[in-house]
Amino acid sequence: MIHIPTLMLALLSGFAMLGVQLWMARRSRLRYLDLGVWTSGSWILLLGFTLLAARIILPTWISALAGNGCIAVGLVAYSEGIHRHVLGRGMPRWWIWAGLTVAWLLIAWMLAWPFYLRTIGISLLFAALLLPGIGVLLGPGWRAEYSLRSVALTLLLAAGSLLLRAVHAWRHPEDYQDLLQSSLGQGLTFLFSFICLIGTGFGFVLANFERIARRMEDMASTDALTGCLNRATADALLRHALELGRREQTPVGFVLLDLDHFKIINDTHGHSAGDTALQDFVAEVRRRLRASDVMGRWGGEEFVLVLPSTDAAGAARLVEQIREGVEALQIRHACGDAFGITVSAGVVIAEPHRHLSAEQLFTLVDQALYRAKGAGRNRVHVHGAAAPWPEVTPGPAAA
Ligand SMILES: Nc1nc2c(ncn2[C@@H]2O[C@H](COP(=O)(O)OP(=O)(O)OP(=O)(O)O)[C@@H](O)[C@H]2O)c(=O)[nH]1
Repeated sequence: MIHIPTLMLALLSGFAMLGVQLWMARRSRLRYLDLGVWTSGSWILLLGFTLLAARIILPTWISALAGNGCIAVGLVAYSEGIHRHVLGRGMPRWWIWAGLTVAWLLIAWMLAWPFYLRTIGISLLFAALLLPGIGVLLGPGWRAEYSLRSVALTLLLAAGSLLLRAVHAWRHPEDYQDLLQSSLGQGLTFLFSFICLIGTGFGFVLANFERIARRMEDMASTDALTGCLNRATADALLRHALELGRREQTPVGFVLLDLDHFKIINDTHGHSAGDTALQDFVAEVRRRLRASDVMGRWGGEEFVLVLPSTDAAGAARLVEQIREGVEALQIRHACGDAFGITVSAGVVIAEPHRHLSAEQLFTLVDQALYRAKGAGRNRVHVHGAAAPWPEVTPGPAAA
């Protein structure tokens, strides 16, 4: 036999602990975490359970109406928190208000029912209120943070045990004469469904921390303006590609791209137009690369490409296409007219038998770029080629 008042006390402490942890997490440096709605939901659930337990001193109808009403709000808040976290936007407002109004009306209507029927109705209602959150977690949420999968599973368990409670109440009405009646079936289904809800809270906090960890990883390896890998990461990947090329006896292409007269672009159109030009340039280059190619920002308006399994002809063809694509770009900026840009490129191929180190490649690619710039810019120079390849007629000067 389970003593229900003791059980309620345990649940109240569980929700209180969850609420305090969420509140502390939000007060620390993690203020920007997406935990606000979830935290409010936990406090409202705590209030709901307290009101249900308060039937010892309150008239039963007030305790049932206010307690179940609060629990309904708390469950909707959980679904809202999941929507905001996974989809970046909440549920439609009218959806929330319509759902809550229907829920409150049903709760009020059910007050007149015998307790076992009310248990069935309210359990089904609470399970239904969990569905929007479960739907999102099993859909787009499944591909987001791993910890969200545990939230999906515990929410499913919560909904499942609420359904079990409804079935049990239907089959054993004698166990459901009052909420505080001590009976094994009622105690277990109540305990399990609401312990699952507490579990989802901890899973949701973990999912938020997982998101922060991913963001920090991204910030440590990428350039914030263009989304390219930063220099340190591109450098490490170049060294890795060289090792792999040596092992598999395949050539690795290394390219240094430098936007022409970028200072003039900044001076003429403004720094923020220059930023837009860098972003458009990166998008243009990226759409021509293979999934195995690497693009990194070397610094300022200089970018590198690491092209595994690429010989001189292949690299030259790709970089020439990039040069043409960049020349055709029209950079549109909010505060001014569209303008064009051009790029010069140095290319060097690390043939496996030449055993070139990364440092030697840097020197050679720098020299190749220097020759492309010296020959008039807006052109590609492949190291080792007799003449800049292919000879191109420079387009109009950028700026
Ligand atoms: N808008 C913007 N400008 C940048 C950024 N990083 C570097 N720059 C600018 O890029 C310019 C690079 O100028 P230079 O090194 O003289 O080269 P350049 O004008 O492109 O001349 P060449 O390379 O010889 O064709 C400088 O004015 C930098 O301020 C950035 O993130 N945003």
